[in-house]
Amino acid sequence: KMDVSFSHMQVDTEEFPLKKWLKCEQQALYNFTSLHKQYGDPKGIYELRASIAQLIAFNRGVRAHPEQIILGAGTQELMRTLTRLLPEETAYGLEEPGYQRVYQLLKQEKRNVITLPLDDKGIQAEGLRHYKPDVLFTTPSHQFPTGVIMPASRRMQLLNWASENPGRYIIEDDYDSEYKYDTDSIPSLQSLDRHEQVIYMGTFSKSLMPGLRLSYMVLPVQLIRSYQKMQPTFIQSCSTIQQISLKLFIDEGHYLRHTKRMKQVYKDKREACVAAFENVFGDNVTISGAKSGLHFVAAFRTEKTEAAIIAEAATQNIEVYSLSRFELESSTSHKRDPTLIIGFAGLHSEEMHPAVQALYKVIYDT
Ligand SMILES: Cc1ncc(COP(=O)(O)O)c(CN[C@H](CF)CCC(=O)O)c1O
Repeated sequence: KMDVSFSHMQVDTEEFPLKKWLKCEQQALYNFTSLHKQYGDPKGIYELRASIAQLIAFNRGVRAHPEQIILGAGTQELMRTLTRLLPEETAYGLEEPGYQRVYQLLKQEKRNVITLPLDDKGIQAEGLRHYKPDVLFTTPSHQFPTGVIMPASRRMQLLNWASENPGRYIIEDDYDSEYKYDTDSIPSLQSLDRHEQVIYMGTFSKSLMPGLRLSYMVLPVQLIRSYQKMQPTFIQSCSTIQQISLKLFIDEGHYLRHTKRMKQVYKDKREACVAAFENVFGDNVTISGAKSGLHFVAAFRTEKTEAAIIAEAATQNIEVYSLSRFELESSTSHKRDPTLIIGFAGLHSEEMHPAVQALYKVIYDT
């Protein structure tokens, strides 16, 4: 039986420059023991924050002083910190379908959560006026999970909405922004923001490896002030060794060389995967959200339900997730074709066809 994974969570680690990372890690371990023997700044090591500030200014036009950057071992960790900087009664608006791990985290923190409908440009602006969230969590670069890229016009509408009330914020989760195909990259919301109301969230999980647990956020000045008042109650969740390793890896140019190479690797994988689906499924599949990121969405013309497909796939050792996994409060599986999230980063090009064929057999019982 094939052990096949279409998981959107994985990256291609075979291309990761392990020797270069190890060299950085050895330097981090031996040459910075003074930093390892203490807890240090809860925001994370200043030198790394300075390197990240330069990197996101260059890559995404994000304007940030190192003192506005906070490291965290994952996006949930950063969201937990953020909920402590905002009033308890804050109403958080999330995309529907959307990032269920943030939804679950906000629920666990007993926060008000409102789910907002999407259209083909991302979050609907009129939804903001109707549902009235205070803080909007959005993934404009590659909407998670549908893959919609938010056009500049919609970005401006969101910024206008925020600017109507100083208590409003937009959390721009830019998790998948490194990889764009056949479309030029649209400037980050944070780079267009003129009122310090965008909280920019980034991660090295997709550009490097999720196992490193290295993520960060850029806070507007007034939230950094709130953070500083509460500073003694925070502690950094990323290891100092990993932080220094990352700093050296960025400063020595390995990061940019790696992401440049991975853009080509993932572009080829995406093309091979889309071609395999079109070849095997023909008109029975509709693909969307493939213009950026490490996954796309595939809707299938079949009588089978999503649940049945996922269950059957599991018996064939095929790991794949369905759209309903990301439907936070309203299920639409009864009024749409069964839809799967297809991650291609972990598949070898020569594996694509057989893997897609195995999925075909699951869906059409041949
Ligand atoms: C929308 C979105 N924002 C950020 C991350 C990065 O999170 P972190 O590694 O903790 O920095 C992901 C990563 N996505 C998860 C792992 F791939 C998906 C989980 C699932 O589907 O349960 C994501 O989807």
